[in-house]
Amino acid sequence: MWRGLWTLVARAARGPRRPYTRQGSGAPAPSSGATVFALSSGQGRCGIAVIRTSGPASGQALRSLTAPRDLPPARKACLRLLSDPRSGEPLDRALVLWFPGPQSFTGEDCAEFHVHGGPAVVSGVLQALGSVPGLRPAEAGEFTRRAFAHGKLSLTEVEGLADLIHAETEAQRRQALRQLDGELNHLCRGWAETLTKALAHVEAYIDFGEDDNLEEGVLDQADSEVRELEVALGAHLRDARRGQRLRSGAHAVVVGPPNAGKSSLVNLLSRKPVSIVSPEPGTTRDVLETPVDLAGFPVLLSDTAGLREGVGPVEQEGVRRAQKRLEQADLILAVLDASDLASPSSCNFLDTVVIPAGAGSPNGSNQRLLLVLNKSDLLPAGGPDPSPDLPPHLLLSCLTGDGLDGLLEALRKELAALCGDPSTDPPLLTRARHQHHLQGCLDALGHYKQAKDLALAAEALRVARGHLTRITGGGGAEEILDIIFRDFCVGK
Ligand SMILES: Nc1nc2c(ncn2[C@@H]2O[C@H](COP(=O)(O)OP(=O)(O)OP(=O)(O)O)[C@@H](O)[C@H]2O)c(=O)[nH]1
Ligand SMILES: [K+]
Ligand SMILES: [Mg+2]
Repeated sequence: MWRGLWTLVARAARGPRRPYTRQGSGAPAPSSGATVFALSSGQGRCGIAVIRTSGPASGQALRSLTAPRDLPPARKACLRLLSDPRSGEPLDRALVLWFPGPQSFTGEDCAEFHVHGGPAVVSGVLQALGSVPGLRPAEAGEFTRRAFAHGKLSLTEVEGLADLIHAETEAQRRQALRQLDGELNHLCRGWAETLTKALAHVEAYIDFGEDDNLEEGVLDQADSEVRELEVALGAHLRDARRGQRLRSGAHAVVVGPPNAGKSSLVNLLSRKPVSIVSPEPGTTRDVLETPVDLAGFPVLLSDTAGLREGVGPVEQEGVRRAQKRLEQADLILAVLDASDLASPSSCNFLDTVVIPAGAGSPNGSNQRLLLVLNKSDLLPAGGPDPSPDLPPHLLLSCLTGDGLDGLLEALRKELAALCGDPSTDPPLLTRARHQHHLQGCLDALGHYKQAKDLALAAEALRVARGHLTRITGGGGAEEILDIIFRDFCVGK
C-alpha cells in the first residue's frame, strides 16, 4: 500500500494543474530570438556607464563592436577598443564582459560594456549596438522578466529586486535583500509542500479507503497538517500590514493644540524647513506631508493645524483635516507645550486624544501614540517632572535639541513594532498581492474543513495550494506580471 501512497504523493505533487516549478512560471516565453540592449546604470554624466545585452545575438554584438578581436573568456573583464561596426570609427576603450547562458543574470547569453560615462560615448555605443542585426532596445524590466522566464528568479525575488532598487532607508534595504535572497519564496514553497502531502493523504483515502491495507489515521494526518498550516498563515496575515508599511512608509501624524511646537518638531525630524513656524497660534492651516527617514524606517510625516474650537472657517477646516489625518495615522506624535499644561486647550487635547489612545486605541485600530512635552527649556532647570500624573511621555526642546536622542530611540521602537524589524523578524509579506493569496489559501482551507465529501476536500486543497504557488509566480496571470515588471527601469 505504501508504494501506492507514494505514487499518489508524486501525483499530487504534479497535480492536475500547472506543475510547481519555477520554469514555465507563467511569464511569456522570452521573445523568440530577440536580443535586447540598454543602459543599465543611471542616466547622465558619470565616471562609468554599464550597457548590457541579453539574448542569442549577444556574442555577435560583442564581436562586432570589438572586431577584429575574438570573444573574451567567460565572466572575465577585458579591456577592448570599441568601434562602430558600420564606419569602423573608434568609440571608447572599455571593459567588456561575456556571460554565456545559462550562467548569467537572465539565463541567456549576455554581454556587458563598461564604458566611460559621457553622454556621447553612451549614445555612440547604444547606436552601434542598434545597428547589429537581431538587436533592439530593451523595454522596462525586460532583463528581469527574462530572468524570471528562465527560472533564475521567483516572483517574490523579482519583487525583492524591485524593492532593493527603490529602497531609500536601511530597513527597506534589509527587507528587500532578504526577499531577493528567497526567504519568502522558501516559506511559501514549504507551505505548498505541506499541502501537497495533505492532498496525497486525501487522495490515498479516495482511492484506497475501502482497502484494509490503508494505514489508519491517514485523514487525521491531513487534518492536522491543515490545522498547523492555518495557524502559521494566520500569524503571517496578522503581520501583513507591517511589511507593506515598511515598503511604502508608515503614516505618522504630529498633532496637538496651537503653538505647542508641532511644526518645529516636523522641521527638526525632517531636517528641513517644511512648515512655517511662528509665535502666532493657528499658523499651520493645512495638512503638510513630508517623507522622512526616521531611524532607518520610511515614514510619511504629517504636520497639522493646532486643535482648538471657536475659530474662523478656514482654521476650522484645518482642524477637521487634522482630525481626519489623526484617525488614519499608524503613529500619533502628540505634542504639548510643557510650560502650558494647565491651559484649556492642553487639557482638552489630553482628554480627547491622548487619554483615549492610551486606554487602548482611539478607533479600534492598532494606532500607537507617543506623548511629547515640548519647550522643556522653559521649565525651571533641574526642577521636578512638570506632569507626574500624565501618561508616559518624553521631554523635548525643539529649540535646544534636548531630548531629541530619546525621542528618536522611542520612535525607532515604535516603528519597528509597526513595520517589523527586518534584522530580526521572520520574512514579511510586503505586498497586498501576497496578503490576497494568503487569505485565499486560508479561505480554501476553511472549505476543506467543511467539505461534505472527499472529492470536494481534495479540490479545496488544490485551490489552497494554487494560491501559494501564485505568490511565487507559478501559474501567474499575465496582468499581474505586467504590473510587477512595470516597476522596473529600462536596463534592469
Ligand atoms: N522656547 C521654546 N520655544 C519653542 C520651542 N519649540 C517651538 N517654539 C516656539 O513656539 C512657537 C510655535 O511654534 P510652532 O512650531 O509654530 O508651533 P505649532 O504647534 O506648529 O503652531 P500652530 O501651527 O500655530 O498650531 C514658535 O514661536 C516657536 O519658535 C521650544 O522647544 N522652546
Ligand atoms: K504657531
Ligand atoms: Mg504649525
